[in-house]
Amino acid sequence: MKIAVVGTGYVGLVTGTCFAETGNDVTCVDIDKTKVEKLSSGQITIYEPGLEKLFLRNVKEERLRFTTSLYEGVKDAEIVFLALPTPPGEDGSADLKYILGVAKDLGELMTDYKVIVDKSTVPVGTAEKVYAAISKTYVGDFDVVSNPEFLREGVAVEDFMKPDRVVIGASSERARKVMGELYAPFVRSGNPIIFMDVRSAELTKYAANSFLATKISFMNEVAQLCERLGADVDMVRRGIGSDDRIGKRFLFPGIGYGGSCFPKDVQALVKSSNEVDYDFQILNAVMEVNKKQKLHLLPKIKKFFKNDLKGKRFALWGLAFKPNTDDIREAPALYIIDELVKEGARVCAYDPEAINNVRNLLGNKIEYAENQYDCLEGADALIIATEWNEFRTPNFLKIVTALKNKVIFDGRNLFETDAIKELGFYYESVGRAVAVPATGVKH
Ligand SMILES: NC(=O)c1ccc[n+]([C@@H]2O[C@H](COP(=O)([O-])OP(=O)(O)OC[C@H]3O[C@@H](n4cnc5c(N)ncnc54)[C@H](O)[C@@H]3O)[C@@H](O)[C@H]2O)c1
Ligand SMILES: O=c1ccn([C@@H]2O[C@H](COP(=O)(O)OP(=O)(O)O[C@H]3O[C@H](CO)[C@@H](O)[C@H](O)[C@H]3O)[C@@H](O)[C@H]2O)c(=O)[nH]1
Repeated sequence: MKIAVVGTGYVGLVTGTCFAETGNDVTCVDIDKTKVEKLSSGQITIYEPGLEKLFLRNVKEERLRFTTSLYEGVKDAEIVFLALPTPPGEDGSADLKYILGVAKDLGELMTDYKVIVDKSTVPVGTAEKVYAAISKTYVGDFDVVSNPEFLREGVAVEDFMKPDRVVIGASSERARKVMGELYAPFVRSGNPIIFMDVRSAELTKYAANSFLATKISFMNEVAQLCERLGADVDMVRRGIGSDDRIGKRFLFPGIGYGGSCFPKDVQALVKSSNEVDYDFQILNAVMEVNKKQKLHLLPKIKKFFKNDLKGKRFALWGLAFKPNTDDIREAPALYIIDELVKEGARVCAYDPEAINNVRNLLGNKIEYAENQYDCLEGADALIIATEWNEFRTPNFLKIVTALKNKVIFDGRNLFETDAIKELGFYYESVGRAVAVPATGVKH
């Protein structure tokens, strides 16, 4: 099939590449000239495990190309995916200006039947608005379909190639048939393509993200309770997660959910609810809990240093909002940095992939290290904000040698508390007992 993907960011590039991988002819469109030039010259623009290999193969096979011209991209396409940003507007609702702007342009360009697919996360009723925007200038036959994307960054290729399910909201048999054929290679193991009406598909995406965010905030509140009651959240997590009805996944407490999706999507669903006079009470609490949780380590750090962080030096491991990505949108690490710097502390950070993005955002507000051990040099404590695998079994001897104090504040519960205490560290994590070494701690 001939496919256009409009918007070549995290979702668009993965979508375009994976459809090319299954033999389709894909043109990705983006307004960012530099991005298109880079991609056209065979350079990948995001870090996503497994993507580069597929990207290079399909560019070489000429099944995947890039352009800044919407006309060039869509002129021969049977299916046009919109993978455009839907950032929060001033009031928290999803801003549809990118989607509706491109829809209007499509109306002016289209000359034959196409299936227009909302891949972006969009509020209920958006497909109808896209249909209306195109219809203003194009009078021929076309369909608008909702096909929300459920991929997670860091495992995006795997999620896209082997989805748990594909949701397709379509009102015409013709569009359902086209979409069913397109996705057939991705569901060969038997996972379902779930066809439904357009509005239900649009809501499914927000409901899925909001439910997952609720699970995380719930566990973060259980962690708060554990700290106060002397229980261990890892034990409680395993105790409840082994019940199939609850499930093991998305129960990890930490320093709050971040990223480009959960924060904005929970907020947008609350806003959509308000617009139809419904107060989605649980989600208001989910957002409130998450706001506090992002700074969960701060009072612990301040208390340890007797409320005086001026001139203190902190090593920070992890800047990306989660491991295996370079994405720093709504990353908890950024909130922690902001607070530490406000208090007069200095921060030296290391992340395997996200340093360039943070440097572009923060410049020399903080220092950056070449590797995880360099940033420990002379630091008063180590803070862990992202659970990259390489942080899980570090060389503790190097940590001890470089750090000024053997003190770790861990927002991702990477280490066993007893083991780390044995190594002589003072160690605070989330929802577990504070580990104080028998020898006490100097600072
Ligand atoms: N990132 C994820 O993990 C993820 C997963 C599922 C769904 N989503 C949803 O998918 C959508 C896209 O998210 P993303 O993370 O890929 O965003 P992104 O910001 O990484 O990419 C969007 C791209 O669209 C381009 N763009 C903007 N205006 C354009 C225009 N008029 N014409 C062509 N290109 C244009 C931008 O230059 C950018 O490259 C959002 O609605 C998001 O909520 C994201
Ligand atoms: O047990 C957990 C699981 C996740 N997180 C945090 O939750 C956030 C989101 O993680 P994850 O869902 O793995 O990453 P995303 O790439 O943001 O993916 C989510 O958002 C995407 C965009 O809508 C959806 O497509 C995915 O299905 C949905 O999982 C991150 O900050 C994680 O650290 C936790 O704190 N505890």
